[in-house]
Amino acid sequence: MIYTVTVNPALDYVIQLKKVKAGKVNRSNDCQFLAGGKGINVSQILNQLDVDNTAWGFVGGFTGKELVRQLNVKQIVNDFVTISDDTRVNVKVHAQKETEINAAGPEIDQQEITAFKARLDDLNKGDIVVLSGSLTPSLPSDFYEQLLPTIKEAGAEFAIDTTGQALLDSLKYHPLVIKPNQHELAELFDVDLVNKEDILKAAKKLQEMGAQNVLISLADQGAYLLTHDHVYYANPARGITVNSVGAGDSMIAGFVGTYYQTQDPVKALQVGAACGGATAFSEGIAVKSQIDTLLPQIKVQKIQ
Ligand SMILES: Nc1ncnc2c1ncn2[C@@H]1O[C@H](COP(=O)(O)OP(=O)(O)OP(=O)(O)O)[C@@H](O)[C@H]1O
Ligand SMILES: O=P(O)(O)OC[C@@]1(O)O[C@H](CO)[C@@H](O)[C@@H]1O
Repeated sequence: MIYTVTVNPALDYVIQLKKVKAGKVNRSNDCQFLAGGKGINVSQILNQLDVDNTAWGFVGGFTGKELVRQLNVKQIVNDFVTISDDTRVNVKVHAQKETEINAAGPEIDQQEITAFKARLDDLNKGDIVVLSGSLTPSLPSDFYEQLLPTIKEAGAEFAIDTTGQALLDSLKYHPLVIKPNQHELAELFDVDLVNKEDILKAAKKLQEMGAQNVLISLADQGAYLLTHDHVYYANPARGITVNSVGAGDSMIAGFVGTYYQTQDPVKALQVGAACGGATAFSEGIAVKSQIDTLLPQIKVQKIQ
C-alpha cells in the first residue's frame, strides 16, 4: 500500500482571468475550489494509475468537509485526523502569469498530533509513505523527521517532497526518492546552478547524504534521475502549458506508483515525466487518458 501524507492540505481556489491589475478591482472569468495539497495531488494521480493508496493528514472545518467530499466523489481512499480548526484555502490566480498565495494553515493540537501518529501503526513491510508539502505553523519544524524512525522500523520506504533543512534532515533515513526542482536544489546548498554539471554535482551530494534516488525536475526542460548506479535524463513532453500547479506532485506520484509496481527506476522516471507533463497541460491534476497520450513521447536516456 502507498500512503500519502498531507499535513497541511488546502482547498485550492483557482481563479481565471485575462489580466490582473494590482491595486484595482479585477473580475474573474471562472473560478473553482479544488481539493489540493501536495500529498493529496499525489493520491489523485495514483488513483489514475490504478495504484492502491490512502490519503492521510489533518482536515477540519467547512473547508475540510468540502475537501473530503471531493476526494470521496473521486473515490480517493482517505483516513484524515479531524481537527477543530479550518483547513486552509490557497489562492491560485491564472492570468497573464500564474500567482499563488498559500495560507499558513490551521492550528493542530497535541491530541490531534497523537491521533495522527497512531495511523503509522497500520504500516507494513513494503509499504511506501509519501510525505509532501509544508507544515502548519503549530507543528514542530522536525515533524516529518519524528515520523521517519517509525516508518523505517515497520519495514516501509518513504519519499519526501519538502524543502530546506527538513529535507536535509530526512536524508540519513535513506528516502526512496526525493524530488527537488532546480530552484530548490540551488537553495539547499546556497549556490547558483548554471549548467548540467552543477546540477548533477549538487544532486550527487544529496545521494551521498543518504537519498536512494534523486529526481531533479526542470519543468519544461525535463528531469534528471540519479539512481544507485547511473544518471538518466527524461525529455519533457510536448504541449501547451496551462497550469504548473501540481506538476511536481504528479511526477512524484508517477515515479513512486510505478516503482512500487515494477521496482524499475527507469520506467518510474518515464511515467513520472508523463504525469508531470500531463498536469502541466491540463486545468487541474491530470487524468489517465492525458498521461497515456504523453507516455510514448518520453524517452529516458542513460547519460552516465
Ligand atoms: N511545461 C511542461 N512541459 C513538459 N513537461 C513538464 C512541464 N512542466 C512540468 N513538466 C514535467 O513535470 C516535471 C515536474 O515539473 P516541475 O519541475 O515544474 O516540478 P515542481 O517545480 O515541483 O512543480 P510544482 O511545484 O509547480 O508542482 C518536470 O520535470 C517535467 O517532466
Ligand atoms: O504550501 P505547500 O504545502 O508547500 O503547497 C501547497 C500547494 O501549493 O501545493 C500543491 C501544488 O503542488 C497545491 O495543491 C497546494 O495549494
